[in-house]
Amino acid sequence: MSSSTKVDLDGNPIKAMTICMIGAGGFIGSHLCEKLLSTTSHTILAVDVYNDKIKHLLEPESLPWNGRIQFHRINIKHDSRLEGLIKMADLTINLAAICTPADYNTRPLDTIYSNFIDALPVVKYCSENNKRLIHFSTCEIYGKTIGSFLPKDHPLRQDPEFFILKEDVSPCIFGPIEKQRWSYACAKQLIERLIYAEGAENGLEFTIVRPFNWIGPRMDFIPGVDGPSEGVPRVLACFSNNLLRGEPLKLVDGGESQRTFIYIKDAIEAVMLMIENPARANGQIFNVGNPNNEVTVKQLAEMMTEVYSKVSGEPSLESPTIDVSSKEFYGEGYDDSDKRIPDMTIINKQLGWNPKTSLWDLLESTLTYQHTTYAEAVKQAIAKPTSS
Ligand SMILES: NC(=O)c1ccc[n+]([C@@H]2O[C@H](COP(=O)([O-])OP(=O)(O)OC[C@H]3O[C@@H](n4cnc5c(N)ncnc54)[C@H](O)[C@@H]3O)[C@@H](O)[C@H]2O)c1
Ligand SMILES: O=c1ccn([C@@H]2O[C@H](COP(=O)(O)OP(=O)(O)O[C@H]3OC[C@](O)(CO)[C@H]3O)[C@@H](O)[C@H]2O)c(=O)[nH]1
Repeated sequence: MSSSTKVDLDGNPIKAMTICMIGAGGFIGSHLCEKLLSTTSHTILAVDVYNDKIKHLLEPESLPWNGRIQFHRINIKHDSRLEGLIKMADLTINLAAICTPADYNTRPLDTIYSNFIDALPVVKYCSENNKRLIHFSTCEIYGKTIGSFLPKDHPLRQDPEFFILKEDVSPCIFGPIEKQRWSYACAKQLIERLIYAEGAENGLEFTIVRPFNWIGPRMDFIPGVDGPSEGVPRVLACFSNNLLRGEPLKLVDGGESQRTFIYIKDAIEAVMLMIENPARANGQIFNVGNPNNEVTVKQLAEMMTEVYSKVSGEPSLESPTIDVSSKEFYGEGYDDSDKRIPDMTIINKQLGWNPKTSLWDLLESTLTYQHTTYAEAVKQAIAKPTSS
C-alpha cells in the first residue's frame, strides 16, 4: 500500500467508487459534490432537474476533476434512465425532496409524492440490484417532543429524557391530519420504515441520515432574486432576505420554537465518513446535528441581525424583528416542532464524528457569503419599478 492511499476508520484502503447522487443540484448536494471532487477520487453521476448550484463544478472542462462528474437532467418522477444509473453506481445517495415547510401545508400532495412515492423506485432499484443506499430523511421525523405536552412550568420539561431525540428510542409525534404540516414528516417516516424493512427482509444495505437544520451558503433562494418573489424559503434564507432588504425579520408565533443549527461543512464531514465506512454505516440511522448550537428562533434573528451588521457594515434597524402569526405567514394547517436536540451517541460510537463550528462562526461565514452574493442584486431589485 503506498503511503498516500486513503484508509477508512478501520485502516482498510478506500477504493474509488461511482456514486449516483439524486438531488445533487440542491443545497446539500452541491456541498457534497464539492467535497467529493476536491478530496477523493470517487466519480459522481449527478441527477437533478436543476444544476445552477453545481455549475461551478461542471464547467469549464479544465477543472482538475474533469471526467469525475456527469450531470444528468432527470426528473425521477418519470424517467426510465434512473435504473441504469443506479446499476452503474456502487452507491446511491438520495437527496431529492420537497423540503421547505411553506410547501407542506399548501402543497401536501406534492410533498407526499415527492418524499414517499418518488423515492420508492430508488429504494426498489437499489434493493433489486444489491446496491448500497444512503437516504436523506429528516429530524422532523421526531415531530414534537414528549415534554411539549407537559404544562409550561412542569419540572420534567427540564429532564433530557423528555426532549433529547434518540434514533432508537424516541417516538415520532405528529399533530392531527388537518395539520398538514406533518405531511412531510409522515411521508419521510414511511419511506424510512420501508427502507428499514427492505434491509430486514431483503438484505438492502442502507444508511438513513436525519439532518438537524444544516445551514450555510447556497441554501434555498432569495425571493425576487434567484427564486419567486412570493416564495417562502427556510428560515436562514427568509431572515437573510429581510436583512438584505433592510426589513424587520418576521418571527412566526413569536419565534419561541427552538432549533439546533449545524454548519453545512461540519455535516458534510459526517456524510463523507458514512460513504467511506460502509461496514460502520450500513443498517444505521444517524442524527446529524450540533446539540451545542441551540437557540430559539427569536435568538437566531437577534444573532443574525448582529452578525449581518458586522459583515455588511450597515447599522441594524431600531426594531429588528416583527411578530407574525403562523396562519398569516404559512397559511391554514401549519404546526411546528417545539425543540430539536439530537442525541449524538450512535454517530459518535460508529463514526467518531462530532460537529465543530459555533453558531456565531457559521453565521459569520454564511452571512458574508449572502452579502457578497446578493447585496447588489437586491438593491437593483428594490430599485426596479414593479409592474402593476
Ligand atoms: N437542509 C437541511 O437542513 C435538511 C434537514 C432535514 C432534511 N433534509 C433532507 O435532505 C435532503 C436535501 O435537502 P436540501 O436542503 O439540499 O434541499 P434542496 O431543496 O436544496 O435539494 C433537493 C434537490 O432535489 C431536487 N429534486 C427534487 N425533486 C426531484 C425530482 N423529482 N427529480 C430530480 N431532482 C429532484 C431539487 O431540484 C433539489 O435540487 C432532502 O431530502 C431533505 O428532506 C435537509
Ligand atoms: O421568516 C421566518 C421563517 C421561519 N420561521 C420559523 O423558524 C423555524 C425554522 O424554520 P425552517 O428552517 O424554515 O424550517 P423547520 O426547521 O421548521 O423545518 C425544516 O427542518 C428540517 C427540514 O426537514 C428540512 O430543512 C425542514 O422541514 C420555524 O419555527 C419557523 O416557524 C420564522 O419565525 N420566520
